[in-house]
Amino acid sequence: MTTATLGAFLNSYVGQGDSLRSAVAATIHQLAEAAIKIRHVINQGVLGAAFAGTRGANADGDIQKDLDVFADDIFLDAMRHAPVALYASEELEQPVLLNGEAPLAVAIDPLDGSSNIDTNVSIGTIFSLLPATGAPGANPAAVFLQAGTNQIGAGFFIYGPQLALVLSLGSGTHIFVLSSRLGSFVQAYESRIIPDRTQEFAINAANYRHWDEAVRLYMDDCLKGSEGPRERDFNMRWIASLVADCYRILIRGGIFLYPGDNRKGYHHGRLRLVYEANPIAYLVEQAGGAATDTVTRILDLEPESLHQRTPVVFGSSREVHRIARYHTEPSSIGERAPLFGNRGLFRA
Ligand SMILES: O=P(O)(O)OC[C@H]1O[C@](O)(COP(=O)(O)O)[C@@H](O)[C@@H]1O
Ligand SMILES: [Mg+2]
Ligand SMILES: [Mg+2]
Repeated sequence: MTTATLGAFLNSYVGQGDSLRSAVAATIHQLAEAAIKIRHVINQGVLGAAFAGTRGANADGDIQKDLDVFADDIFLDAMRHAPVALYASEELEQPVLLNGEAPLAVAIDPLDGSSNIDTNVSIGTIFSLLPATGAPGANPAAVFLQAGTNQIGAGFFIYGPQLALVLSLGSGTHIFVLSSRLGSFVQAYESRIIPDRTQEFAINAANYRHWDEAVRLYMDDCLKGSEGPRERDFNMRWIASLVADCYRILIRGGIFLYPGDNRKGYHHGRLRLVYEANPIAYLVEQAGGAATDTVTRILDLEPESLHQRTPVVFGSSREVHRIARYHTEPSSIGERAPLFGNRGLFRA
């Protein structure tokens, strides 16, 4: 473990006065200050004023909790003090125009995993940094319709037993933890490497009957364990908090799936491309993992609207690619050893 602070890390990233990098570093500093404020409110739990009341519905129809809106206000305010042209949030229908001359556009899920707020489970904030290209004033939402490969950086804060920042600025994925002694973030891991193989999956299995055949076949094969075609036992984890599931995968590998399914409104899954899937995919790829919409690389998707959803599969690369094969080579799914009936087939 190293003892470099986030400040030192960002200084070395900026190097000799590159102005875009300076803007990125200043923005990360502001995001980190805002996350510390939110951490204090979360620590108060039900004793705090901003906690867990419900309001109306957000742009995507979800019930908003007071803490969602509080977090959004805090991050928006922080971005007013950063070199940011546009702020787009899960909680706002349209992006907010800030400093039109600034080089960055920030897309954010201010409070991820909010169904867990009352249950004292880890929640987080996910952010994506994009170049503020085009004419931000004319059609602000259009600025965010860039493929995830354009991201300059991405990260998330996780409000868990520790307040941690998972960050990539295009050269590895680094984890910082807030030191209560120093009052600042300290680097806990220089760069994470997600192992390419895994025997641990995360999926909301209650949706089994709504999934398409390929996802069901994949899960069936995992669940058969050492007696099935995979010839090994699997373990399951599902925290229902994307940041927490991703953090675990960055620490010890694994696979996460939120596929599309047949429920009304879930044909493209639940997660939002611009401010959830893209930043998570960026972090995962920078850690040596892979991320797809079950078939296509997430970072290559061209967003069509700010709040659009996408199916998401990410984690250990061999497993991510295996799931793609269940979708793209269905004919081979039928050709299985008699021992396993008429399904499943891909050995490790
Ligand atoms: O409740 P479900 O359908 O299992 O979905 C859980 C997923 O939804 C999310 O909570 C969506 O994020 P929000 O809380 O920001 O809407 C993810 O964190 C999590 O992975
Ligand atoms: Mg979310
Ligand atoms: Mg959210």
